[in-house]
Amino acid sequence: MEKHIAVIKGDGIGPEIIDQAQKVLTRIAEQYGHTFSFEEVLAGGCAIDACGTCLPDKTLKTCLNSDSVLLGAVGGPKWDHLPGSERPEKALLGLRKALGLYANIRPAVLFPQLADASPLKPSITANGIDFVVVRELTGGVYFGAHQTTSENGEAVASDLMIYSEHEIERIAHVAFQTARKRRHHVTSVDKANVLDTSRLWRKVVERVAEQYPDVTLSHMYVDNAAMQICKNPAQFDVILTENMFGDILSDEASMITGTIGTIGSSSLGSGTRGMYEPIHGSAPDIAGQDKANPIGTILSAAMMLRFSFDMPSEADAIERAVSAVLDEGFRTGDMMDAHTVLISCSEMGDRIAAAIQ
Ligand SMILES: NC(=O)C1=CN([C@@H]2O[C@H](COP(=O)(O)OP(=O)(O)OC[C@H]3O[C@@H](n4cnc5c(N)ncnc54)[C@H](O)[C@@H]3O)[C@@H](O)[C@H]2O)C=CC1
Ligand SMILES: CC(C)CC(=O)C(=O)O
Ligand SMILES: [Mg+2]
Repeated sequence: MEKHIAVIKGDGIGPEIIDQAQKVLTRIAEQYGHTFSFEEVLAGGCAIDACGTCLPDKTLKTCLNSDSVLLGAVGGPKWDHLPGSERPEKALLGLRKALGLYANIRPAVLFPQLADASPLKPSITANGIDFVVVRELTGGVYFGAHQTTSENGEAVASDLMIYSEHEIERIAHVAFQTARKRRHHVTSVDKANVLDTSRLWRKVVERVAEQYPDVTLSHMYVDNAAMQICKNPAQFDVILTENMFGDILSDEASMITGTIGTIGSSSLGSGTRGMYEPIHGSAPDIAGQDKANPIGTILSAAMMLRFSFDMPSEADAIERAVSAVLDEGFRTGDMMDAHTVLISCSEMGDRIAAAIQ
């Protein structure tokens, strides 16, 4: 099969981790007789530096013409002084909106090999961690009007959180359909004791639930959810939530599996094209040191094969290779414990690529 992949390396550790995912995809292409063509385009801070804008037209066009997009991460201290509308992160929001990617799927799975890296007690991790956050991605407060004004000589800022029924409905369907392929339970997370958007969210989710009588639904306030994820993660199968809550809870969910560095994500819309990226950011504190964990990006590439290219065997092969390298005891710094062997980002990529069969 021939596939055209738009590649956005971005900023910070972005180029380092994307290089490893490309190694792995190239190895898959060789082993399974596919042709993957990679077209690298700029977005984020590096695009601001090169073209004066975080999301150049060429980048958007290339992504729209691709079979899927592989993205590292954008942003960093160099661009933090810019106004909100010009920051590197705007590129990410712009891409998600322009590509219609309203569903962000972020799994939280504890690799048994990483149980010692989890900050949770063994009595909690013994019950396993295997849930998925289905996060609404193109609505909510990240996309409402942002403004800073002045009242009586004092600066006042506001960010508008808006949700319409159809936006809630379509992401709820994704969550229920995801649950059907798993353990048949959805926990919808909101703040319906305070927010109108959340009260609408609950009403629409309950309506959609009627079409999935085989899936159980419960509701949880987001503050309680943040606590329950640490206390008893095994209770969750599918967490359905809005954009910002999902952003925050998925970082928390990643950490209880040992590190944010191993979690990939898919962002999907109505077609097969998706955008695939690790859930973490550009990690400026370790950028350029060949230290970053590339596994989240490599597993995002596996998701691309599974969800966008209908290549489940190839996706399985990547996941098995990751597991095999962890079995051998190799770790990047973020997931080290006393009995494991420290390797670099690029060595991790080499080893995973070589382990693909
Ligand atoms: N999808 C994206 O492009 C995202 C971009 N960002 C941007 O990234 C920049 C840094 O944001 P932070 O809040 O520091 O979050 P971050 O996720 O980049 O880093 C948080 C911590 O996790 C560590 N970390 C992250 N990924 C890692 C990996 N693969 N291997 C090992 N350690 C890893 C970092 O070293 C840091 O200590 C900001 O400009 C932010 O806006 C943040 C989140 C998502
Ligand atoms: C950088 C933000 C726009 C989003 C974010 O943190 C994320 O999607 O994980
Ligand atoms: Mg985030």
